[in-house]
Amino acid sequence: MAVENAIAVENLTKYYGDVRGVEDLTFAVKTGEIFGFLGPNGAGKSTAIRVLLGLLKPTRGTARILGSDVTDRHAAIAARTNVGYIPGDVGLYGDATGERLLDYFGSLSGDERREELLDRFPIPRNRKVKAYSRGNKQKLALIQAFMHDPNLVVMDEPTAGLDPLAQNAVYEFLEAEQRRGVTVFFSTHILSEVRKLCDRVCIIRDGRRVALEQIDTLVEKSGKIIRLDLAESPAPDDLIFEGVASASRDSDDYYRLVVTGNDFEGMVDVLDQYTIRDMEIRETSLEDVFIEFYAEDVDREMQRIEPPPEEDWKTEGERA
Ligand SMILES: Nc1ncnc2c1ncn2[C@@H]1O[C@H](COP(=O)(O)OP(=O)(O)OP(=O)(O)O)[C@@H](O)[C@H]1O
Repeated sequence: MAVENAIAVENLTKYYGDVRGVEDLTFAVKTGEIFGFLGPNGAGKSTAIRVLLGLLKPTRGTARILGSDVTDRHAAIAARTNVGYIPGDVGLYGDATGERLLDYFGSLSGDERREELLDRFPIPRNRKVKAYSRGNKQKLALIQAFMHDPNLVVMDEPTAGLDPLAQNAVYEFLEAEQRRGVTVFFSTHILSEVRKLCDRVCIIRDGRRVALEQIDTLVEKSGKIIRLDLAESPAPDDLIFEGVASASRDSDDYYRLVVTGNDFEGMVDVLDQYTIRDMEIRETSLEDVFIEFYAEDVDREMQRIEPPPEEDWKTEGERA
């Protein structure tokens, strides 16, 4: 019988020595979902994925795939026969041909769907993998991950390096797999594929979960963006009314309000004090939502590279 959650991660923490990979991460992927795993570079996505595959040992917390604890070697090995995996760095096994590699993986877990997948994602199967283009390596990885007909597939940036046509072929394929009941979990930086494919997403930053939502809810919650060109130059905060989540000024001097409520009377009252030269109202896009989640990280990153105050550069003697 299928488990309710194909993946269940609870308070998962993984440190590499002093370096935090993920911390206190909790989420579950329901059986049959297409689930996106997102976050800025270095957020901890690959770390979590590698723990799920039993390739890294958690420092604390638990992770289960298809009901099996990933730290229970025997159970996890048994579960792995029903799991497909595409690692983030598909670049191994350079000297073998694609065909040979598929023979090898087939001998480990089965390959009943191999020919069907080779038809769908054609690759130069008799050429050495080290001579493959990035896209062909990625297609080989896809074939390898799906050819034993797994129930769950875990993928670290599965469409990286694929051209738009091949990307679309992958999207259609994943949707068809979902209709067959396969659970799909993948990390990505490509928001259009998140919008197209995912039922839900987990967003992490600095190793911690910052959002776990249905895609539709995420967009609905985020409201509208109002861009304004005013003849006057009020401080952005002067434009805040009930329901404004943030007010800022764009590089082109337009004011940018993110509005989550529906208090348009309040908006009219505030804007009545100014001369509006131009105004644009639009629904927030998924891109806007993600930038909000990622942005704090960018701000902090910028602070980190700003030089410290001059005083800090001086030696003890110079300060005295
Ligand atoms: N083998 C390792 N040894 C030490 N630190 C590591 C190792 N692998 C990852 N890290 C650190 O763990 C943190 C999370 O990295 P991870 O690769 O999991 O992030 P990511 O979200 O997959 O990033 P990206 O989107 O850039 O692939 C980073 O600070 C990274 O430097």
